[in-house]
Amino acid sequence: MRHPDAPAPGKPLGVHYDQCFGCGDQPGGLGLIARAGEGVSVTAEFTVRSGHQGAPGLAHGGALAAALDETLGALNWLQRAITVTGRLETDFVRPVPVGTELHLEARVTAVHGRKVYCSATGRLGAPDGPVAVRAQALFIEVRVEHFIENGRAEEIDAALADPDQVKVARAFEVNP
Ligand SMILES: CCCCC/C=C\C/C=C\C/C=C\C/C=C\CCCC(=O)SCCNC(=O)CCNC(=O)[C@H](O)C(C)(C)COP(=O)(O)OP(=O)(O)OC[C@H]1O[C@@H](n2cnc3c(N)ncnc32)[C@H](O)[C@@H]1OP(=O)(O)O
Repeated sequence: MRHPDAPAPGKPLGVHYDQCFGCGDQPGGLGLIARAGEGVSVTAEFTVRSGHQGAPGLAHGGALAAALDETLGALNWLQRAITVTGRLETDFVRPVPVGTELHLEARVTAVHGRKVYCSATGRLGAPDGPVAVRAQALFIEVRVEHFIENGRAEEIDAALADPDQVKVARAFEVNP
C-alpha cells in the first residue's frame, strides 16, 4: 500500500545516504535520481557514462543491474518501510550504449508479511523507448538495527552523528 505520508507523484525522492553508490554524489557512482510515481511506483533516470562500460562503448550488466536495484530500493520511500534486496533477477534485452539515458520505472506487485515483490524496467532514451533491461525482485523488510548491527562502525558512527541521516532513518521508523 502507498503510505499516507508518501511523497506526491512527481516529487523527487531524496538521497537516502550521501555515500550511496546508486543515489549519492559519488565519483563513479550512478547518480540516479528517482521520483515518486502513481500508486506504489517510482521513476528514475540513469545516464550511462564511460566508467560504467563492460565492453567498448556498452554498459556493464552489473551497472545496469545496480540501476534497477536502486530504482526498486526507492520504492521504500512510498511504503515508508526499510527493505533490502533479497533476490534480483535481471533480463538484459538490448545492449545499452554509453551516453544513453536509461528511463527506469519500478513498482510493487505484491506484499506478503515482510516480503515485498516488485518489478522494474529500463527503457532506452525515453519513458516510452524500447525496453533494454527488466527485473523481478524480492525485497525483505528490516529494522534500522539491520544497518547499525551489520555496517562498519566508522560509517555507522558518522551516520548517527549526522542529523540529516538520522532524519532520513526516523522517517522510516515504525514506532511501537
Ligand atoms: C543509522 C544509519 C541508517 C541508514 C539507513 C537509513 C535509512 C534507509 C532507508 C531507506 C533506504 C531507501 C532506499 C534504498 C535504496 C536502494 C538500496 C538498494 C537496495 C540494496 O541493494 S540492499 C543491499 C543488498 N542486500 C543485502 O545486503 C541483504 C543481505 N541479506 C540479509 O541481510 C538477509 O538475508 C535478509 C535481511 C534479506 C533476510 O534475512 P532475515 O533473517 O531477516 O529473514 P529470513 O531469512 O527469515 O527471510 C524472511 C523471508 O524472506 C525469504 N527470503 C529471504 N531471502 C530470500 C531470497 N534471497 N530469495 C527468496 N526468498 C528469500 C525467506 O524465505 C523468508 O520467507 P518466509 O517468511 O516465507 O519463510
